[in-house]
Amino acid sequence: MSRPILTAAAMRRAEAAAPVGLDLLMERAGQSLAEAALRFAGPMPALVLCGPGNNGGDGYVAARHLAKLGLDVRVATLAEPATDLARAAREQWTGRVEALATAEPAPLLIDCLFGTGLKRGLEASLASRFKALAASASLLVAADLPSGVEADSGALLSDVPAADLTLAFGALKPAHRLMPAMARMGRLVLADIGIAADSQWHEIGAPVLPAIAADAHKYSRGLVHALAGTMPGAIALSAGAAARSGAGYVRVSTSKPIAALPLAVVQTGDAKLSDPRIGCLLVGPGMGDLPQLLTLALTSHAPKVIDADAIRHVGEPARLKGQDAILTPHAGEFSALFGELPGTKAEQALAAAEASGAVIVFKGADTLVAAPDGRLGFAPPAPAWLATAGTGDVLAGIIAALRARGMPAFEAACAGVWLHGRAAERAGPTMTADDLLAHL
Ligand SMILES: NC(=O)C1=CN([C@@H]2O[C@H](COP(=O)(O)OP(=O)(O)OC[C@H]3O[C@@H](n4cnc5c(N)ncnc54)[C@H](OP(=O)(O)O)[C@@H]3O)[C@@H](O)[C@H]2O)[C@@H](O)CC1
Ligand SMILES: Nc1ncnc2c1ncn2[C@@H]1O[C@H](COP(=O)(O)OP(=O)(O)O)[C@@H](O)[C@H]1O
Ligand SMILES: [K+]
Repeated sequence: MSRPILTAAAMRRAEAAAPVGLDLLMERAGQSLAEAALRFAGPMPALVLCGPGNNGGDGYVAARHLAKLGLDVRVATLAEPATDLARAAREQWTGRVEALATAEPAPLLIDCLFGTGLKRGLEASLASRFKALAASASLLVAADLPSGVEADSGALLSDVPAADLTLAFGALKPAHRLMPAMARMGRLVLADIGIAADSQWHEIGAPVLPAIAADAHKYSRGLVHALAGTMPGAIALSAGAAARSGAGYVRVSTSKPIAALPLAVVQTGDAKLSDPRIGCLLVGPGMGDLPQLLTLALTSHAPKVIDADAIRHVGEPARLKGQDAILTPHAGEFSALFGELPGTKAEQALAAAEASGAVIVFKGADTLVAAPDGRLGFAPPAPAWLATAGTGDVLAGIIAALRARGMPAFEAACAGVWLHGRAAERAGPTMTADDLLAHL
């Protein structure tokens, strides 16, 4: 299941096109917030912080429902409602409204200060008051987004206390899956408020992999051909990962024998790139300063994964036009090839895909997969212990195998990223890149 991801503007369009009124959407958002907070925190005294916009409106609705559910709930605000919807919600809250500057803390703090409408950081006094109330609470629940997070970029516009639970309304926003905001969400839950969220952007879900045909043979399952360079360890990780990710045959061209390669991986002194059985070429892991390997790879018509040092040697993104390529840059390799692109990480990934005609796997703690046709996949959170040398080589090998098995480039890249993250979860915090292979 891939969940759609909508920018703030796309969310407003989806809300406007909903078959029910905005007041009903707010009612559903507020009610689901109350129910989720109660289920998450249990019946503890709550303080709901309401901002001036519709995020604040959700807060007044949630407070009404929490009171109805029997909770001891108070409301504090920094300003009177500024929208008709929020005003109507405020009018239906029959309890007192305290000033946020002087409100006493409560064990359950519900943050309805700002959501997708935040344009600038919270004023310093508000940010520090919010932080103090959060520090005094046992649990912090955020409505739609933690306040201070910019919905489209994932930037923190001011200091944002980390929530324990974030309830996203209607659809995920880019910030739910982009750093640094992603790390402030706590547990992320999506509330269905009845809008049809349709988008070319989505969260990468569990993949459906091609089944192994009953009459399969090693070539029909997919041949990955990797080009070894100066660092044999990296190509051993990639080739091992490809062999464990369902390729029927993994072959490495190398000028000298590589002792670290699994026995199942065939070593050859000869490149043989015209072999029509090659399902995917892999170039880059352990390549070192051998740009001729990339030049050689680009003469082949086979689909290819271009990783690591090979990315730096591409030179011009347009050189890849017409190639059936997947690129897997981390941030340094990305800017080396594409320069400093404007916009959010999502916009940068899409611009890079368009400039190169390749599928771009823009790696990091918030990995994105962008296709030249505008599709964009956001990886679900993966363990930070993936930040260890060699895990990128493993990812390149997984993707090459899936591509060789016949998955289209974008789907293979998304599936590879998802499997890589789950393998790391299974491998646990002490893992090395080598250990990851056993968990694929
Ligand atoms: N639309 C719908 O149907 C539904 C929407 N829903 C909910 O609405 C949320 C979006 O609501 P929204 O668009 O009203 O924006 P919101 O995040 O409340 O903030 C905007 C307000 O804050 C102000 N402001 C901004 N930054 C500020 C700052 N630093 N410091 C101080 N003020 C600041 C800004 O003022 P201005 O910038 O105009 O001066 C404006 O008054 C969304 O996240 C979801 O929770 C759900 O109920 C489902 C139905
Ligand atoms: N903090 C993190 N959280 C989750 N995943 C991470 C984190 N840091 C790195 N990763 C993942 O680990 C891999 C590292 O790849 P890369 O930077 O190419 O390393 P190497 O070149 O050493 O193999 C990428 O898949 C990246 O998305
Ligand atoms: K909020």
